[in-house]
Amino acid sequence: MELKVLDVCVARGGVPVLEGLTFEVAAGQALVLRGPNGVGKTTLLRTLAGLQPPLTGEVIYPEDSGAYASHADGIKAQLSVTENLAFWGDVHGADVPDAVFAAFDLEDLRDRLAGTLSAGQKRRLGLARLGVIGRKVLFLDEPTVSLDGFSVKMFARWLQGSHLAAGGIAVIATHIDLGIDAPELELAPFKAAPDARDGADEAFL
Ligand SMILES: Nc1ncnc2c1ncn2[C@@H]1O[C@H](COP(=O)(O)OP(=O)(O)OP(=O)(O)O)[C@@H](O)[C@H]1O
Repeated sequence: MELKVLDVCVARGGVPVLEGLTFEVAAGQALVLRGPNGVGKTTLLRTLAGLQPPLTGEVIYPEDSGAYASHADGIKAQLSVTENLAFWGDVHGADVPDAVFAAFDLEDLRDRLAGTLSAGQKRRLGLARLGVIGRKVLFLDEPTVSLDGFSVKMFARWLQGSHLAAGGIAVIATHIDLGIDAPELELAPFKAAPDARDGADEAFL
């Protein structure tokens, strides 16, 4: 299994944001996306995950193997931690591996209503979903927002030791160093040339 990105151009609101992107990520490997705010990391991740079409180019990986995780945790406040994980397990036809609670430091929070968790605890629950749904190709948008140093290390350990070690793939937009062994792709050189309309607007600002 691999992820192949062939001469992809991504757009936001119909305006090209990044263009000319070509890269591959092999099974067991991660790629870290770098670039300043607004360069297009989120747009690229959403496109790779199939949530929006590329303007041009091709994104290739096995069907139904991708998952996108945004900064929004997508957790259900009225359900407990265990119920949240069971819910995602049901959606994906998977059992909740007991190891997930330890991997994301949720052991003591199993019965807590998710709505009562702290920001970092919610984030850990949101990330634990990735350990339940069994998707092989993960697109992670700033996965460590709100996490303390200990939790960042824990997540990096899960990513490297469980997900990648089992042949998974991860493309990660992050401003911090996760401490995992992964090449980085700087996106600034792939910024799309402004189209004529943008140029005209700028002239009048
Ligand atoms: N609805 C929209 N219509 C047009 N342009 C948009 C729209 N939403 C966002 N943009 C612009 O698209 C560009 C890419 O945004 P994106 O969220 O992908 O950047 P990012 O690299 O993830 O940024 P950050 O690091 O701040 O999260 C930005 O310049 C943004 O202002």
